[in-house]
Amino acid sequence: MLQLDHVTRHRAGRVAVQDLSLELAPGQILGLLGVNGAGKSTTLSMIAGALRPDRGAIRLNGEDFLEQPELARRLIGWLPERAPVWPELSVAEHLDAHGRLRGLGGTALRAAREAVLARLELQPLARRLAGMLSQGQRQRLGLACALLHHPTLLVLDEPANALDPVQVGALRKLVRELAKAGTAVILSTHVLVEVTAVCDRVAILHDGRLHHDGPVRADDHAALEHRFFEIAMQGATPAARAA
Ligand SMILES: Nc1ncnc2c1ncn2[C@@H]1O[C@H](COP(=O)(O)OP(=O)(O)OP(=O)(O)O)[C@@H](O)[C@H]1O
Repeated sequence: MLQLDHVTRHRAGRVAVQDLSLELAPGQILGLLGVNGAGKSTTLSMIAGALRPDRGAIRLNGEDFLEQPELARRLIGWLPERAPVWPELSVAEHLDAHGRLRGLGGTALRAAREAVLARLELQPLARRLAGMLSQGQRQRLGLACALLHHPTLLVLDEPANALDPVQVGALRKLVRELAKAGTAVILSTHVLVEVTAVCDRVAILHDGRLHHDGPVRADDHAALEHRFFEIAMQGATPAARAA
């Protein structure tokens, strides 16, 4: 359903993502793993339609959505690395604003809002101003905004950021349930355990290039850790390798 075809993007005069090709099927959970600056957020921003590739194509259900931004808004739910919030709007007002941007209104919007508030245990905070939320509560609001319109593709940039261990467990369960219902999920992280806990496939990025793309099994942690460090240490100084 999602296809990246030889995608390249420069940022501040340097290559951030280079010649990246990937495919994602409905119901798949792909972990995008990489060290700081590997190109994960740039990749996810392009998939979410917020950044244009310099070269290459991104297709969703066969359509090049760069020419059809409304398709991305309807089909994709995106939790950016730093989900923007309007401090003076309440949690419920945020959800209403996001819903309207995606064409929801009236009873359909109210039903979607109440469902997502319940699913993310945000009901007690519905009237609280976003400026008064903790970091973890903000992250859950960002997730709620991404889920509100039942996207076919969920793009999560470091979704476990700022969440407590209970909420991390709830997030993993939620992602698995969504995938079981057919939603494709792509999530970025630099934490290996996030990948082995929830993903069924992992792509490792380093210096903007794809170095590994393969399945994840529950007993894979040690092998995957070895592969990750092998890739992450490419180009590192001998002192850094020995550390
Ligand atoms: N807003 C920006 N302006 C200029 N360069 C940027 C910007 N954001 C990222 N970059 C550069 O693009 C490259 C890839 O960064 P990106 O944020 O995609 O990596 P990442 O893997 O998500 O890193 P992290 O784990 O630290 O979030 C880096 O060299 C980074 O310095």
